[in-house]
Amino acid sequence: MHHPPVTIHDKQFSIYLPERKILHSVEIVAARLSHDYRGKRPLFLAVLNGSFMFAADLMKEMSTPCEISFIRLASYTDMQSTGSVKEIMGLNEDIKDRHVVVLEDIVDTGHTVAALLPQLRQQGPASLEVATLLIKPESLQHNLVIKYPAMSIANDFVVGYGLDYNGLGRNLRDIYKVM
Ligand SMILES: O=P(O)(O)OC[C@H]1O[C@H](OP(=O)(O)OP(=O)(O)O)[C@H](O)[C@@H]1O
Ligand code: HPA
Repeated sequence: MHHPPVTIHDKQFSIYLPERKILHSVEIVAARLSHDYRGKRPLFLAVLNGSFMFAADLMKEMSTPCEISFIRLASYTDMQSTGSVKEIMGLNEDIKDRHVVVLEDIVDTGHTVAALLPQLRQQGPASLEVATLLIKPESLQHNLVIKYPAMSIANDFVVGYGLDYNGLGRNLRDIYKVM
């Protein structure tokens, strides 16, 4: 399959991870999750927007009963503190005593997951882990344990398969990196 470069806004992107390779890595992580959560009825919490495609393909590969719900993080600047605060929106499920697996498209600096996990942990889940399609180990700024990474990548900006560049590129079946 030929994958010519794509232009999004002002930038050019070249093929990085073809769909076949993405789906293979999703199958492997789904097999691990199916094994580890057998009989535990895990609750996947997919972080919108970027994770929708990964979440859909992962769910199709799960071979043990599981549930999914979607959450968003709202960022706002706290007047009292210096940094921005990320608050969970849309969590309607009671996660107390549930086996929760957060689904992310990418863990880059780790700010998002680092903000999310303590808020979820406060609600008393039986267990709490993270599955992500992509992780950039060189970019990570937090001491996080990401138990289920599908693929590790270098510190390049990527788009496609749910990931966007200023709103565009999420529809691409393959993942591209900036040239
Ligand atoms: O590890 P980090 O440096 O925090 O980056 C990762 C986060 O950034 C992106 O979300 P974004 O806030 O762009 O929202 P989106 O999913 O709607 O694109 C991505 O989907 C992750 O949630
Ligand atoms: O490399 C990336 N691409 C798209 N969105 C992102 N959010 C964090 N890192 C990235």
